[in-house]
Amino acid sequence: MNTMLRTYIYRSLSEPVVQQLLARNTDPSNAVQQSVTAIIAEVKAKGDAALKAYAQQFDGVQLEQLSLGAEEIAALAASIGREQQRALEIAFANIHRFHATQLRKERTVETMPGVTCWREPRPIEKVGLYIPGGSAVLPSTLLMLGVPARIAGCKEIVVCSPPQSDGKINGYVAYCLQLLNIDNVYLVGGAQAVAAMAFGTESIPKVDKLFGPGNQYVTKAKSVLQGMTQVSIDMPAGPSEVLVIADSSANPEYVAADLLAQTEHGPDSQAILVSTDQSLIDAVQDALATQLAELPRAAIAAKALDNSYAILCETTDEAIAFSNRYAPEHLIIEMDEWEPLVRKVSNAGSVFVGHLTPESAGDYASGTNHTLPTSGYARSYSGVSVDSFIKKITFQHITQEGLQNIGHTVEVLAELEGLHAHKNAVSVRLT
Ligand SMILES: NC(=O)c1ccc[n+]([C@@H]2O[C@H](COP(=O)([O-])OP(=O)(O)OC[C@H]3O[C@@H](n4cnc5c(N)ncnc54)[C@H](O)[C@@H]3O)[C@@H](O)[C@H]2O)c1
Ligand SMILES: N[C@H](CO)Cc1c[nH]c[nH+]1
Ligand SMILES: [Zn+2]
Repeated sequence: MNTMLRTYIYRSLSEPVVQQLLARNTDPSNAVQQSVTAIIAEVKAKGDAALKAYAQQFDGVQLEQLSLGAEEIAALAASIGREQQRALEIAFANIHRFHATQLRKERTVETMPGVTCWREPRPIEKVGLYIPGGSAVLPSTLLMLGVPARIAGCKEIVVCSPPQSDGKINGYVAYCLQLLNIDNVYLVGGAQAVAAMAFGTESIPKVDKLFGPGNQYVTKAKSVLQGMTQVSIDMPAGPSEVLVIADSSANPEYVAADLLAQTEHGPDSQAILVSTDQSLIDAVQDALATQLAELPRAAIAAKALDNSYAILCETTDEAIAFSNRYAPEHLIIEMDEWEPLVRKVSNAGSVFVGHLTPESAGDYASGTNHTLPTSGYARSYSGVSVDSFIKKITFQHITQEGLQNIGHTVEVLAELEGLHAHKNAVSVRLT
């Protein structure tokens, strides 16, 4: 079992090698794309029947029904322990506390006397939340998506998650459904779940926007469906990744634990260590071997370590420059002097600073969202927030004085574009 990180020296890297190090989950043989395209076509043509067939094929369960009733959800939720209920409640409260501040009223602006413009938020009415449940069921993801959807005021919230081997959802997911007051839940996973919510089927409602992380099939399906239907997506949120910047002040045990936390998500996860200290890299390698041996998901994490690597830099400026090019889903800065580096972060999904800030805290309970852009999309996308569930509509009002002030400018601009009907819509009001 591999426990070693391949190590590169930053200054010796050629640009083509850097490009290789930056790439992840690229689907070079197009296998994921082909499989997803076929699944989408099947769901579009056959609806629920296709979903039941895929549940049999991929999840190994024969389903009579794709949904669960309120009583079944309540019974599953009641089956979990009090300690677990309490932990989910604390996570819910912290996520709610952090996200509630994101609903801010904007100022109305008078751009010229008598010309007033403003924006008002409106919730996206129908949203579809995908909750991963392949190699691990992630009730925390339901909180990460459901809380901002509720704060935004979305009217219809549809949840899909792969059926477990007993043909149900797990009790922790059921408890989160209750915390969120959601009962629209379907036992469907993978690309087929995303397709079902994009098209609608006999049982599953069609939604306006798709949310949620997932494996490469789920992530590819979201981007394909965004192109072929009117549905939009939160972002590409695929296999988890972390980049740790650590100097000689870092504790190698902590660094190794943080790297392994993301590698245990799946064999296609990636963990990168960027350090200015070769002896720290060596100590992390030792700690990885010891800690990995203790993990129940060691086989998965070891495969992910094969995709992972370490980079030795001469300065922290080099370290942050590489991180900004990589644009990690999670960046952890394990340094005493982390503050000056914060200003220099330009691309990352979510950042964790200091020696006592494990990324797992953000995965579960500190309050920030864990649904984050992967594969370099942190260069242009933000993680999920209340804004993801909202459209912001602009409004304006022009008075008689305002029309006198702005009218001529609009007439001139319409004329220079040769659009005389546009000009006339102002002229008829000015005369
Ligand atoms: N970026 C983020 O914000 C974030 C957050 C949480 C989790 N994640 C990632 O989500 C992923 C969860 O993956 P998972 O697999 O455990 O669960 P999943 O729910 O995403 O996928 C499981 C489903 O994939 C489908 N599938 C499996 N093999 C297939 C195949 N060969 N062809 C077509 N479809 C197939 C099946 O329908 C199955 O139900 C992990 O990669 C994890 O790192 C990302
Ligand atoms: N690290 C994941 C995002 O990449 C989120 C998660 C859920 N549960 C544990 N971790
Ligand atoms: Zn995680």
